[in-house]
Amino acid sequence: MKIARMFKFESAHRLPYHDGKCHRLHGHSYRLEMIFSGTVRQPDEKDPQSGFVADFGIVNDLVKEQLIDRYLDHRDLNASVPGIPYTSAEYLSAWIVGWCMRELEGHPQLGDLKIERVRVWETINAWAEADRQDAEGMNFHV
Ligand SMILES: Nc1nc2c(c(=O)[nH]1)N=C([C@H](O)[C@H](O)COP(=O)(O)OP(=O)(O)OP(=O)(O)O)CN2
Ligand SMILES: [Zn+2]
Repeated sequence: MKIARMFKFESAHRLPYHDGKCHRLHGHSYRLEMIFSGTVRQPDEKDPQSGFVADFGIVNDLVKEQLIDRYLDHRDLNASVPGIPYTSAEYLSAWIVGWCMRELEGHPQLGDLKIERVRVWETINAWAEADRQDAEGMNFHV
């Protein structure tokens, strides 16, 4: 079963090799979509996550605190994201998949939750999406 949660963050970045305006420092109101898979928990009076793959609220708190506040929101992404070689939406989405694989999966409150895909919207018109294979292929040095 799949579940998804959306987030937002405001950040600055630059793309130093771009041949247009994006080589200059500028900002975006990013939107982040995270799609997870996992097993739905059986209803059980002792389990407050009954009927869920994972509680959206728990996912929200962990991602906000440990990913967005720590690395992404109100940051200069070129300096704040460890091990990323370039801050395009493509690299950011793959880096976030890798972060989920390392830091979120296996968390005691999240059961067998697995990241499937991450979509990073850089503007309201443009996004990039990465899956596990993309993240593994990019081999970030974190
Ligand atoms: N494939 C990608 N192309 C571009 C990326 C990217 O991450 N992946 N990023 C940029 C820049 O960061 C830029 O800020 C966004 O580009 P663009 O859509 O061209 O800019 P605007 O939203 O300002 O569009 P206008 O129509 O000019 O207002 C570039 N390309
Ligand atoms: Zn940009």
